[in-house]
Amino acid sequence: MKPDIKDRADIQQLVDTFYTKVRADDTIGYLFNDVAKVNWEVHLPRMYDFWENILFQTGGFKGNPMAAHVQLHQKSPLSADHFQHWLKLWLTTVDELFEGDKTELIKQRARSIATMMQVKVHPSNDPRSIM
Ligand code: HEM
Repeated sequence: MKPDIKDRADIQQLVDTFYTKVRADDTIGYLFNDVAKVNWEVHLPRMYDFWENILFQTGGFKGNPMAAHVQLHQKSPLSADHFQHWLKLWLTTVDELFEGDKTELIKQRARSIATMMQVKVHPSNDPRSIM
């Protein structure tokens, strides 16, 4: 039996594992590496804050994810396939490492945020639920 996500250290492990895959990914890697040219020393701690706040209400995250992805989409279009692929990578990474109530919650939140983000980026194409 795998552990549930219990603290920031677990979130760090999850986020680091996820973005290691993202950076090497044929479908979405270029959006991070070549389009946004992400500074990982800044982005990874921001993502720890984001997910820690979602699971444990720590209040650490200051950002505007919807605006960030609309901006990215203006530089290079984000398709439904990109979102689906992001989500598939996230869900499989979570399942590889953890199981339990917080684990289910982090997957559910990712599904709903990815769906909302896709609607925000493509307002005419409301997918309701992408996975
Ligand atoms: C097609 C799918 C996606 C792509 C290609 C993508 C890519 C990116 C990129 C390039 C950034 C900017 C990094 C930087 O500041 O240098 C970013 C930021 C971020 N992403 Fe995504 N992302 C995707 C989906 C998602 C989803 C589904 C979530 C949440 C469930 C998410 C959460 C975030 C957050 C919280 C930030 C930080 C925003 C801020 O600092 O205000 N992303 N993303």
